[in-house]
Amino acid sequence: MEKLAVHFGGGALGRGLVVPLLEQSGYEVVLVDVNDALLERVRADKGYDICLTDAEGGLRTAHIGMLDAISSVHDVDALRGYLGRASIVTTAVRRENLRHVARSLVADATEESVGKPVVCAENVEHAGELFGRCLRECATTERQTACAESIVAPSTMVDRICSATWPEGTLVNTETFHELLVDSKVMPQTGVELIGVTDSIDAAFARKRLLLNTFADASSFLGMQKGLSYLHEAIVDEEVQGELAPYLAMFDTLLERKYGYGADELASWRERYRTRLSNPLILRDISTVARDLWRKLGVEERFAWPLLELLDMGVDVEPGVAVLVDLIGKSAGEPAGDISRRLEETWGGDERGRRLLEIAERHFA
Ligand SMILES: NC(=O)c1ccc[n+]([C@@H]2O[C@H](COP(=O)([O-])OP(=O)(O)OC[C@H]3O[C@@H](n4cnc5c(N)ncnc54)[C@H](O)[C@@H]3O)[C@@H](O)[C@H]2O)c1
Ligand SMILES: O=P(O)(O)OC[C@@H](O)[C@@H](O)[C@H](O)[C@H](O)CO
Repeated sequence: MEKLAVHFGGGALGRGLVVPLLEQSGYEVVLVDVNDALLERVRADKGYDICLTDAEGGLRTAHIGMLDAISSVHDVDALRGYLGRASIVTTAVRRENLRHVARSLVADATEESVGKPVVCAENVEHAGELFGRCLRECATTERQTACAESIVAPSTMVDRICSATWPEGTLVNTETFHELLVDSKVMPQTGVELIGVTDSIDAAFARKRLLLNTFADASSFLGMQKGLSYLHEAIVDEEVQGELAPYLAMFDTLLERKYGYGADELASWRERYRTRLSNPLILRDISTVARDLWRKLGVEERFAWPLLELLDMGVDVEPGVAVLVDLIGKSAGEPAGDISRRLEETWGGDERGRRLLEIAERHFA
């Protein structure tokens, strides 16, 4: 099999992490996106630049080469050809677009496209299972169903702070730190030197989700209300961090008891995340982090899920709920009655969610 990778999603993380990892692992990469202007620029420049803002000795810019850059909408024949030759497919498109990628893989399934591994580099819990469902839902013929079932999609954990400068240019500002791991139980090896495997994907995901995503997102939602412009400003804002402290402090209990982390290990991760997220050279627009509040309030998502788990452990979650209710009130931009109704829809269908709702209602004054 050729060392060819087809990557869907040329946004911040796709260009800032996934494509560079593939390229540095010796793969030729075909970028697939739906943004025609971006694709044209990348094709014309035969790639794009990334800037490592925290490299030793100062900023370090590198050119990331690209075999081709095509549209999943207009270049369907070319895409089919590349998919047939590829030994791995990767995505960084955001959760809501995974079903479109699944359709691209299954719609014109050929014999060559059967059995491809797909690594979804997304901030999505159990991304492999979600992608599997997307594949099955869009398969309507026997051939498509066989293709959907043959695709191996492990769950993943991905982390790097990336900020795209588009539409000004194709440069992505990022950092040296990165993690991209897949579940070894589903995919024992990725065949890509710089994409690793782990036998404890749930623990790795929970650590990154709570100590990085929940921290970054909660800070950004509150920071945006204060008129801050960038993620790093919200991380170093004492008022924002003071408000969030009782909520964020609760996560260690969950990470220690359910996932086996040690207190020192967690303290060291917390410090590492805080330092990275405070990097003032990555101008990550705060609105690209403080997005999709209601999705993130879902029972399996970063804001409510840890509280539900702690409830199960018999922990008093009231201090955390109070902070979360305040964050929702400030960020939702809706009257209290509407917020209450939406929370009922979001949490009320789940037994643990209803317990959380009861506590939350005490704080909606
Ligand atoms: N930006 C970060 O620092 C960061 C860090 C960790 C994880 N993530 C995760 O990475 C994923 C991507 O986030 P992002 O910040 O790069 O978003 P983004 O909006 O910058 O990029 C998404 C890209 O996907 C493209 N796209 C949408 N539908 C498509 C389709 N059907 N086919 C091909 N391309 C399609 C869009 O045009 C866009 O270029 C998300 O799941 C996010 O949670 C991002
Ligand atoms: O992509 P989302 O909208 O699910 O999440 C946005 C942020 O959670 C996410 O981008 C992190 O905060 C970011 O990865 C911090 O580096």
